[in-house]
Amino acid sequence: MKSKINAFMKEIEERNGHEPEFMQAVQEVAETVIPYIVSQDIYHGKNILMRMVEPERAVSFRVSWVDDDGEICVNRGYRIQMNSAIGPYKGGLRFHPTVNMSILKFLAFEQVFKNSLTTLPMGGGKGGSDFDPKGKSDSEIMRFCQSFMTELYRHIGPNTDVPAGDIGVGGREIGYLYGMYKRLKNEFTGVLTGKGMSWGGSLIRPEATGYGTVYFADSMLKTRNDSMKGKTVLVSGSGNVAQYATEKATQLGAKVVTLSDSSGYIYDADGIDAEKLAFVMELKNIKRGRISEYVKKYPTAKFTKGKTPWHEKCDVAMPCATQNEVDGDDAKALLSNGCFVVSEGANMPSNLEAVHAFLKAKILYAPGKASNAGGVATSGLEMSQNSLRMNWTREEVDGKLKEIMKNIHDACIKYGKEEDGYVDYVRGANIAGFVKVADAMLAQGVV
Ligand SMILES: NC(=O)C1=CN([C@@H]2O[C@H](COP(=O)(O)OP(=O)(O)OC[C@H]3O[C@@H](n4cnc5c(N)ncnc54)[C@H](OP(=O)(O)O)[C@@H]3O)[C@@H](O)[C@H]2O)C=CC1
Ligand SMILES: O=C(O)CCC(=O)C(=O)O
Repeated sequence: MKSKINAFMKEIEERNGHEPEFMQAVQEVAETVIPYIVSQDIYHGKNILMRMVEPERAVSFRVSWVDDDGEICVNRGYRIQMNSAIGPYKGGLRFHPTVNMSILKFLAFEQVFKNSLTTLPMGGGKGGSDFDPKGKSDSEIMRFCQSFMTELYRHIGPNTDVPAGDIGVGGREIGYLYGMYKRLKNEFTGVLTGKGMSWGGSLIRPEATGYGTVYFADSMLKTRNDSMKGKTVLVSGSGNVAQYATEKATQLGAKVVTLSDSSGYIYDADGIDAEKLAFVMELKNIKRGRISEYVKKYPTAKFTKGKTPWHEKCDVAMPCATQNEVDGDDAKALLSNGCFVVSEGANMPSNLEAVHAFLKAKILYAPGKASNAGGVATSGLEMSQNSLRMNWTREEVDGKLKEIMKNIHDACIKYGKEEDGYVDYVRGANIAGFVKVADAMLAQGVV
């Protein structure tokens, strides 16, 4: 089996060897899906995984815009339309200086499996720009978004490709993008998700990724007759996903002791309760400040510069910042400090060494494509509400989100349970996500 996986990866490397994050995401899938393909006659001779690894379309475009000093700036925009076998392309836009083809292709590839797991009819895509929103004025953000959309609009549509937010793209950016799309197309449609409530958004979408990650952790704990109650939790990041993961974990009786950003992490031994989280939300979402400011407001907490939180003691870790933020040493530290649940809010936050360490230790480990799928699932619910021209209540959307997360958990168990009862959620998520897309591709012929 190893030789089959190596041969496949060698071929992938010839075309994509210069894209390390993409290679990593494919390797993780290949390790679990190739043995499954070998065991299932219907996939033989169809080169199905090779077809899934190649984007259906990838566009890259110039984004010129004028800053507040009148200087003309140039960024690069992208949209990767990875797979549309089960629905229109769907996935976020990331604005961050590190954005490149490798990062967006890994995100788009993971999105295909994730969207399939949600049970909703959504294909996979991802896009963004190397634009850095940090330190930019509102007007600069608006002008950038408008310029970005003057090219993106020709590649998207409510039945073609429906982008949303990701790192650096929240409600404000979706508003500016939507306004320009509407102007260019003269259409009020559900072409983006994460919209504001008065113009087609869905209740619970802002909360959904973080909430879903906690619901998934709770489902994993239930398999061991346990729950989030009383657990000490490390959360990384302090953006959208981290904030709502903290909120839900706290509501379920856990104590979240860390948050971070790219400059370091804060540790609060008393826990980040609702009042402290409200301070963080104001700091991050309105003042757009740094997490280090937390310790000025709450001096019993400590700030550690330039480090991630993974060497602190915990029961549960929820990486909610970015890719490869947990490496092999971090995994070792987590395990030796007693961590036995990892539920990923970010996409591919654990590198392959860390993933292998978690699986070897047989802890409850959920890969992001399963545990953070609540965000895109609720985007799918936003699309349904837009098509129906109605809004569901908070309780209705949250109820559907819980149900979807439970279904994803069940699917992981179906394909990931081992003989000794241990659930390999990586294998479960990859195979469950693969089957639906692969079967649709087989039915649709070689296209
Ligand atoms: N928003 C959503 O619905 C979904 C998001 N995700 C994933 O969740 C993760 C977080 O996204 P989201 O919360 O939306 O993004 P935000 O932009 O709201 O927040 C990102 C957070 O991560 C930190 N961060 C970003 N890059 C780095 C880095 N290189 N090193 C350390 N910290 C970093 C940011 O710190 P700083 O401000 O200093 O950069 C910030 O605290 C991403 O992996 C995203 O792909 C997954 C599913 C859905
Ligand atoms: O809601 C969406 O469409 C985007 C979510 C996303 O980008 C993700 O799941 O990583």
